[in-house]
Amino acid sequence: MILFAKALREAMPKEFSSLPLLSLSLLDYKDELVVKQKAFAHFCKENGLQEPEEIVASPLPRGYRTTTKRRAIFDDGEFYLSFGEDDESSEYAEPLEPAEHLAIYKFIEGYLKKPAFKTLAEAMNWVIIRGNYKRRSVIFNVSEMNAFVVRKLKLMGEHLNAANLGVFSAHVYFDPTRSDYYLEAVRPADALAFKTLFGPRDLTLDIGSCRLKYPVTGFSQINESQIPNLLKNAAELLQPNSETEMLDLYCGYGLFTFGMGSNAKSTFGVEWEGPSIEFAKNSARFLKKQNARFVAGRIDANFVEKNIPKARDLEVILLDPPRKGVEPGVIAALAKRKPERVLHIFCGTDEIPRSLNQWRLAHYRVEKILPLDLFPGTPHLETMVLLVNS
Ligand SMILES: C[S@@+](CC[C@H](N)C(=O)[O-])C[C@H]1O[C@@H](n2cnc3c(N)ncnc32)[C@H](O)[C@@H]1O
Repeated sequence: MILFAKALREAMPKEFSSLPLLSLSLLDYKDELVVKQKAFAHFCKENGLQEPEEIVASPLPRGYRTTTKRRAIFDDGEFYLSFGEDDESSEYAEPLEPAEHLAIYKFIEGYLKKPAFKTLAEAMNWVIIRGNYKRRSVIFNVSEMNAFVVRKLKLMGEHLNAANLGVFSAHVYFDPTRSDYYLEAVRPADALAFKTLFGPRDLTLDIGSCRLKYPVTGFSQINESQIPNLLKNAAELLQPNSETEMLDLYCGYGLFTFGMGSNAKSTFGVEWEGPSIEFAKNSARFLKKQNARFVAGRIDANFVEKNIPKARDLEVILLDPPRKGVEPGVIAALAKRKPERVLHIFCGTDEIPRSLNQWRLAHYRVEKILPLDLFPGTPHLETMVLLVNS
């Protein structure tokens, strides 16, 4: 088995061989796509997979990220916002971020450098920006939430709200563990965990004529410019129609259900993040999609067998798990339902061979491997694999 990083390294121009893989962002996007195509074809061949389709390019190759973050560092009396513990890759990562984010970080850093904000600067863990290309939300992740910190945060919020930076809400997330997982740390008591400084608690994404809302702390795709391609290709491959029921597994706030599942006879979405599922249910009500059901749950083999209702008609399954892949036994349990078609979406390329082997053992064969460049300038690809009963 060859890892995707190794295949990429071999496909990179010689002069890049000693640089980190994030240096892909220094290439012309045309050249980056050539490197990625070559590397992915090599990866598929070496791992016994069929030849992939051409990579679907990203409409925005740089400056596309809708979620970015900075680590707050207070070092030797000096405060600054950095890309992470090692700031080395910042020159490669910065071109991937919208200029508006950089302006917001500069503004916040300017405040936190002031002596009057020192206590807040010391409590600051991460500053996170999320949203869409027009409206952004700032999340301050702090390790302390005492009266002084809250007062300064409120003041900072007022200034941010008044500044013309396209920030429409700001929130505080309390993470006393100062974890590296900037939103995903073990949460303390709920009442303390999250506080809004101003603006709404939800974010929005417009797809076609509908507006989807999702929680400010929930998962969302980071490259908004590629979402139309993601939905169009998923629809073309999976072909949900009036005779099929569609399962949308790892559904988040329902991006695929609402974005490409409306032709299905019915849809059933599962996701473990409670707030995201609540937003999905609200969208179904608001958009009057009576045939869209959503359930909160942790997807494992047992859940698939016991908690997903048996299909009464033909079934198609969309599977969009996190980078580490699905839990053991999930693929076998899904195959037992005998779906017509399965669209397994991978954001971790190295996970593809192992999962496809499991589908093969369950008598599903690969019909198409379609890579999409969801993460330009990084050593990652999103890959859609269409599987059919063999
Ligand atoms: C790659 S995201 C896809 C979300 C959604 N399809 C979208 O495009 O917005 C993976 C999602 O799986 C959820 N998740 C991770 N592990 C899970 C599990 N074992 N059971 C249910 N949901 C899970 C995460 O919270 C996240 O929302």
